[in-house]
This record gives sequence, C-alpha cells and structure tokens, in this order.
Amino acid sequence: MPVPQEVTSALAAVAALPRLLVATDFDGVLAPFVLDPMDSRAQPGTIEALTDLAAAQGTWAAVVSGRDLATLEQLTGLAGSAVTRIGSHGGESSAGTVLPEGTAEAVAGLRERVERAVADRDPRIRLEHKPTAVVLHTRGLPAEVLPVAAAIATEAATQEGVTHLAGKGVHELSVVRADKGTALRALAATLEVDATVYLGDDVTDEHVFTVLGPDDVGIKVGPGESAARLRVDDCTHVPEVLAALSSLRS
Ligand SMILES: O=P(O)(O)OC[C@H]1O[C@H](O[C@H]2O[C@H](CO)[C@@H](O)[C@H](O)[C@H]2O)[C@H](O)[C@@H](O)[C@@H]1O
Repeated sequence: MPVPQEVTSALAAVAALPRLLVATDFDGVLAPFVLDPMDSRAQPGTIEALTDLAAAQGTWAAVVSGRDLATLEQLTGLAGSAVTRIGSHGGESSAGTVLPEGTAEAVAGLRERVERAVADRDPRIRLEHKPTAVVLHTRGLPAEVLPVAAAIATEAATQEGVTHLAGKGVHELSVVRADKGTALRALAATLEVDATVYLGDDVTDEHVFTVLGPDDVGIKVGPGESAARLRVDDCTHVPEVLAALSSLRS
C-alpha cells in the first residue's frame, strides 16, 4: 500500500512553509518492534533523511523517544549530529538536561522494589533500567504473565512520585514528570518554526498529537485511536514519508 494521498498532500503543503521542524518517535516508527530493545535498528534511509532535513535551510529535525538519551544516541548513531535527540519521554535532551535533584536515589529505590516483586512473582518479566525509569517488558511472554506485570506496575505506582505509563508490551515506571508534547512544544517555540511534523505510534505520542496546532501535521503510525489528523498503516511507510519531506526541503 502506498502512503495515502492525503498524507502526501499535507506534507507538500507544510513543506512550503519557511521554518519547519520534522520530529519522530523511535520504537515502532523509525525502528520496527523486536523482542530485545537493544536489537532495535532504524529502518534504512530514515537516519539519513533526518540528517539531510537537519542540514536543509529553515529546517530542523528531532527524534523524540521514551528511550533514555544515551541508548537513543547509541541505537540511532545520532550523537553529536544536528538532529536533536529527546529521550526519556522528554525528560532528557541533547540540548541539555538537568534531572531533578534526587532522581538517581528515587530510581534506585524503585528499581530495588520492582526487581524484588518480579523475582517473587514472575521472573520471566524482563526489566530495562533508565536514569529516570524502570520498564517491565512483556513482549513475547505468555498471556498469563500480562496481568502480573500490570499488577506489579500498578502497585509500584502507588508510591508517591512514581508515574505509570502502559505502552506496547511495556509498563514504564518513571520518577520524573515529563511528556513528549511539552518537550516538543518547547523545542518548536525555541526554534520559532511555522509548523511541526510529528510521527508517532504509541500512547505517549498522543501527548504530542494533542498539542499540535492547525498548521502542524500529526501522523499516527499504525492502528488505534489517535488525536493525529493523518495516519499510515505501519512503520514500513516511514522511510517514504521522511524521504519525501527531505526531498521537498532540499
Ligand atoms: O518512545 P519510543 O521511542 O517509542 O520508546 C518507547 C519504548 O520503546 C521501547 O520498547 C518498545 O520497543 C521494544 C523494542 O522493539 C519492544 O521490545 C517493546 O515491547 C516496545 O514497547 C523501549 O524499550 C522502552 O524503554 C521505551 O519507553
């Protein structure tokens, strides 16, 4: 299936504006889902298109991810590039991050509690550790594990200062309050762009879609309810969308 005509038309219209920010989620958008998060790789051509966009006149590019910043840079190879990297759902940025005082202690305490609960209740649940969060992974696990992971996450989130985000095959427990929408709006305001294009697939990307303005272009990648105005069927369309934008801006 080709990229829908309405998406192509919206891209052509937004690309005609003088100052444009093109931003995208990582997992499920640039990179197809895999079992081991460290095996994720961006689809061919996507990083190149973002890099080209960031080099084009009046154009900026960003990757906005739930990954922690260091992992995002490692997986994308974008460290030191002109493409802005925003990690930890907006909690960290390549433009500079100061995590709130006590974050390391709070996440260490959370980690200890979650590790204990997982060891006691179902060691098949895989854990990912970030500077601001602990993630319980259930992708590929038998159905009976899912409610156990959900219960552990729900219980951990009763602790003051812990936020629970349920994503695709993950329960993320964060000790820092941040969201992608706030982070992207701040970036767009700093750059004084005329419009933002954003591609996302998951619940945390809805924080962006809901704050986009009438001139912005939100593209939901894949099925599910969304506040995005436009949609493509799955992440295999993303290289074409980014290449089209890159060619329109160069
Ligand atoms: O905001 P994103 O860039 O989409 O990051 C969201 C979470 O992505 C990762 O988990 C997802 O991808 C994994 C690898 O494909 C997959 O195994 C998992 O089921 C997905 O939910 C990442 O591991 C999380 O830390 C991110 O928060």
